Amino acid sequence: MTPDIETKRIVIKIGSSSLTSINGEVSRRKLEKLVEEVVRLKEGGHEILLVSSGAVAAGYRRLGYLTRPDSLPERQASASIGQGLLIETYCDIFMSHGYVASQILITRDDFSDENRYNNARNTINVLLERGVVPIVNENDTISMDFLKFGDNDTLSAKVAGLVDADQLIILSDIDGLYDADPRKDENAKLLHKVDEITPSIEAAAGDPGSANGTGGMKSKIEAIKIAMASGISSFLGNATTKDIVYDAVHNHAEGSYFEPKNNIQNLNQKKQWIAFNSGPQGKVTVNHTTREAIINERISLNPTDLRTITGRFEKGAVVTIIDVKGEVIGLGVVNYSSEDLNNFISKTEIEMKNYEKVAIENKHLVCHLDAEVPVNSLVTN
Ligand SMILES: Nc1ncnc2c1ncn2[C@@H]1O[C@H](COP(=O)(O)OP(=O)(O)O)[C@@H](O)[C@H]1O
Ligand SMILES: N[C@@H](CCC(=O)OP(=O)(O)O)C(=O)O
Repeated sequence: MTPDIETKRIVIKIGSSSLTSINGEVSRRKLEKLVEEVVRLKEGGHEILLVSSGAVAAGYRRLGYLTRPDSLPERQASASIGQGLLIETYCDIFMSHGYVASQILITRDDFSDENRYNNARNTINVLLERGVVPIVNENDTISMDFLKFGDNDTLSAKVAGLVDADQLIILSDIDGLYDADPRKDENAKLLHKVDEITPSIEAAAGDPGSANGTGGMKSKIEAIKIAMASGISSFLGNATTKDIVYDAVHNHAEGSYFEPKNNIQNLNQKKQWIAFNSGPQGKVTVNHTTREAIINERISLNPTDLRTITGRFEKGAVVTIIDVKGEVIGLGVVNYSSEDLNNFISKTEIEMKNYEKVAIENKHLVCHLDAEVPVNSLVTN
């Protein structure tokens, strides 16, 4: 079936409080509402991928806790119970509508390894093309605290980039983004359309609203920054509003729309991986003149452009390119290891010139600016 509008592939992220009851159980009623909305879009020809939170919130009660536990092992044990319950309920409801759903559990490591990243995309593409609804969550039970995405908002934006989605819809327990935290400021106003995440928007975004939420508005804004920099439109709205998903796709929902700027080109898959997932392994510093040339003339870095090298990395690693003031210019894949580059910058000027001549003749420059993401949108691990 041909999609009824241009927005074909959609990633929908839904938070814990919108799927579970306050006392820690899967709410079948809430899942039914979401699935009915997804089915309506599927019948219109859209491909839908869900990023669903709720594993911890759905599991802690059965472990014997009255509230969401604080320690990592207790939360991981809760997720181990809750994830199964969630997927069982999703699959059952989707099946009653004639659709197959599948489970995908991802760790941050899977995204920082380029082969695993590409492998995840190929698998998800097969599922989407064959009409399945993949349901993604972080693999909470085995993710180490310091290596976690931590919140599914960021995960959903990265997944939207991974599958080249047309739209990211984030459903929460609030009508959208307000210009101040609505719990603290009763005059806070809903922002219907946002073209740029300014510092004042970042300052307005506060912490979670319920005991079951994790990232709050802060992590939603971080996620939307990634989506915008990847050229993906986003929408933020209330999961309980009638027809919210259908209306969000058709541009007339009550909530906040975030449109990437026209001058932001869709980053290709390789650049998205470099910008948002690679986790740079070191830094190279360049002087002010080189900074200007990198940004304005898109020059590649010559060995003599380098001032300092930080970190240990091998040839082929992703590094952050910064200027002498420490400001990030972008990211690039290096043609030399940190050891080679450190050896090089310790040479005399004449030795350097000779070395550089050979490097240029062999087209073996230090690196290009591979992730041409506007500096204020650049999110590194
Ligand atoms: N500027 C803001 N606009 C809207 N909501 C905000 C803002 N700042 C903080 N919040 C809070 O963020 C909460 C949503 O985040 P969270 O509790 O993590 O939900 P979820 O479980 O859906 O991810 C809202 O309930 C609201 O109280
Ligand atoms: N992966 C965790 C969810 C983490 C998370 O981001 O939660 P939420 O803020 O409710 O979207 C879980 O399934 O419990």
